[in-house]
Amino acid sequence: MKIAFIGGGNMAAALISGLAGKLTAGANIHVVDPNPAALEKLSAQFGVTTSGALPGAQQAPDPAAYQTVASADVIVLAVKPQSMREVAEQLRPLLPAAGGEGGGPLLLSIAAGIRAADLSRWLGGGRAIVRCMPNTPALIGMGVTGLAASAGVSAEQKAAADAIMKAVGATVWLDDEAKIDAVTAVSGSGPAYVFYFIEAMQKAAEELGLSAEQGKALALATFTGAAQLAAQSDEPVSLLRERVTSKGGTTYAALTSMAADGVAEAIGRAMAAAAARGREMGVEFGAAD
Ligand SMILES: NC(=O)C1=CN([C@@H]2O[C@H](COP(=O)(O)OP(=O)(O)OC[C@H]3O[C@@H](n4cnc5c(N)ncnc54)[C@H](OP(=O)(O)O)[C@@H]3O)[C@@H](O)[C@H]2O)C=CC1
Ligand SMILES: O=C(O)[C@@H]1CCC=N1
Repeated sequence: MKIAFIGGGNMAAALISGLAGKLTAGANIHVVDPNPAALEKLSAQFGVTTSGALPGAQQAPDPAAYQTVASADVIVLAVKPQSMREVAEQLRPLLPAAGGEGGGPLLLSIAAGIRAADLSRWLGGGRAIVRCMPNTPALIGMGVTGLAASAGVSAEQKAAADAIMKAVGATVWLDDEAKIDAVTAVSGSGPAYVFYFIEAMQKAAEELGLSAEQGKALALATFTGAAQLAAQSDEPVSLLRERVTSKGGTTYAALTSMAADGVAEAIGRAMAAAAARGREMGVEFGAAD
């Protein structure tokens, strides 16, 4: 499988780390990105081929990019949402004719917000597009990706999208593209919430007299252990929480304090804000002319 990545930033690097040498040889992966240092790193680490710009970009196009991108089975669009239109319009003349279901390359967009219909229009129409929302634990093969296929994606192409994302973790298919905004709020942005919570626990551990190292070791092992316990248990998470909470004890004191501060409601509001921002970006960066 020949895969071209347009954009070689954080999320692309996380995906490539799971794919190269596993699902396909590094040499079958091509990365287009304007940053030479990022390309050198990806090439040295994973043996991918690289180029600096698509034809039509402000930089001089690399002829190698034309060939490689034009012949890719799968093109992963991994640029920021605000760059997607420009990139799609640069890509458009490189792509073979769309030609009905399963025709032309499969386009995997990992951008938050950008709607498949907008992307398809920028790419000339009739494209096989799967919207994906991965997350950065893909870097260690522990990602989770929500996927939604638009009309025109063949069963084979769906299987290819699933295989690519399964190379870096679990996959969850959605029947409706609009649900990608919810996935973004839960698992796409989710690692940042977990890191935020860990950082807060580390800080509090130090305030309680532990060293930074001790706080980090305790907080990380607690997160890993609790998440694994919940994943391996058949019981609801609420029951696992209750088992930690001895009557009148320390956990009860902590959870009562969190409830008084409205932590659960604050998490709900934060995730609603993430989903709303996804919808807003779809309009902001995808509005029709
Ligand atoms: N980070 C995450 O956890 C997740 C991100 N995503 C999505 O992934 C996408 C990328 O995010 P992320 O990796 O964090 O962002 P990055 O900024 O790290 O990566 C984007 C890369 O694309 C490059 N780029 C810009 N213009 C072009 C172009 N014309 N051709 C080729 N490459 C170009 C950028 O270069 P330069 O910096 O010079 O502009 C940059 O290196 C976004 O759409 C985001 O919504 C999805 C799930 C999770
Ligand atoms: O913050 C963002 O917009 C991207 C999408 C999900 C994670 N990072």
